[in-house]
Amino acid sequence: MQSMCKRETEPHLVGNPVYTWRNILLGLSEVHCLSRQTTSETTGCMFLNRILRGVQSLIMASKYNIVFVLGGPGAGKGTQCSKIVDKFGFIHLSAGDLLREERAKPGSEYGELIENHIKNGTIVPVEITCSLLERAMKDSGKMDFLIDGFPRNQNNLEGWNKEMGEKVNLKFVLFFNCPLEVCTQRCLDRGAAGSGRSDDNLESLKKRFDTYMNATMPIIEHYEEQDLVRKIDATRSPDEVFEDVEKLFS
Ligand SMILES: Nc1ncnc2c1ncn2[C@@H]1O[C@H](COP(=O)(O)OP(=O)(O)OP(=O)(O)O)[C@@H](O)[C@H]1O
Ligand SMILES: Nc1ccn([C@H]2C[C@H](O)[C@@H](COP(=O)(O)O)O2)c(=O)n1
Repeated sequence: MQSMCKRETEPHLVGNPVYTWRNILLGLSEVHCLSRQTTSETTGCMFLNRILRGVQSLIMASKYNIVFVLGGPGAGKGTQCSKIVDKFGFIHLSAGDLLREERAKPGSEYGELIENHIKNGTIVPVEITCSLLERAMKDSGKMDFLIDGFPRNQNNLEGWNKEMGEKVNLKFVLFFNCPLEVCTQRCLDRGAAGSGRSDDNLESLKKRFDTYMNATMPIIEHYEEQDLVRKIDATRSPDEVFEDVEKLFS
């Protein structure tokens, strides 16, 4: 029964896979010893509970931690994500950027389809976007991600839940709330400053806003019902917005 004295209980190690496995093995050996030395059901249950807690902690430690980042076109999602990356070390994955990269690959079988969706402000089928996101997550070798501009519609949500639901721990949804007029002006300014984006023009923006209101807002409402949405007033300056954002990560 010496192993009981050696049990590690440091809170900062909870979630660390090595620590968790060690406690599971210690718990198992204790149960094994107990079954030979005592018939006390209460003590046996106590150790089984510890093992279960260890298993739960191991499962959580092996999942990706993600924050979905949503808001209208030009609300400032990318701008705030780079500040979060600098201060809190998350990996920023923008669904739009990944799709633009895929579109630019010579010979990509999805290039044309992606371009049509981007120009029309409609949403690329989830199988493509989800596989780009999962690949980027795996390739990074990291566990904490900001997933920017996703899920944007019901198809995104369902496809993600099916493919990734069990592999991630969704911490919350960061929602940048910004009126359409402010968003429009920011995107037009971004276009005028040479973003090179084929959708920073009034015609595409109208379609993007339609998609945002009709397809993305219901997704935000879906997460609101689960109390997962953290709403930020995105109309202020980037630094002022970040003052609110950083409180959520501290
Ligand atoms: N708080 C802010 N105040 C003024 N301008 C901002 C603010 N945040 C971002 N911008 C500017 O607005 C433009 C859009 O910002 P950003 O690219 O971060 O938005 P986004 O939500 O990621 O857009 P999209 O969804 O279209 O990719 C950029 O030119 C950026 O510099
Ligand atoms: N989940 C997503 C995200 C983006 N797209 C396409 C369609 C968008 O208009 C475009 C630009 O995205 P942004 O950079 O503004 O986030 O990319 C998509 O189809 N699905």
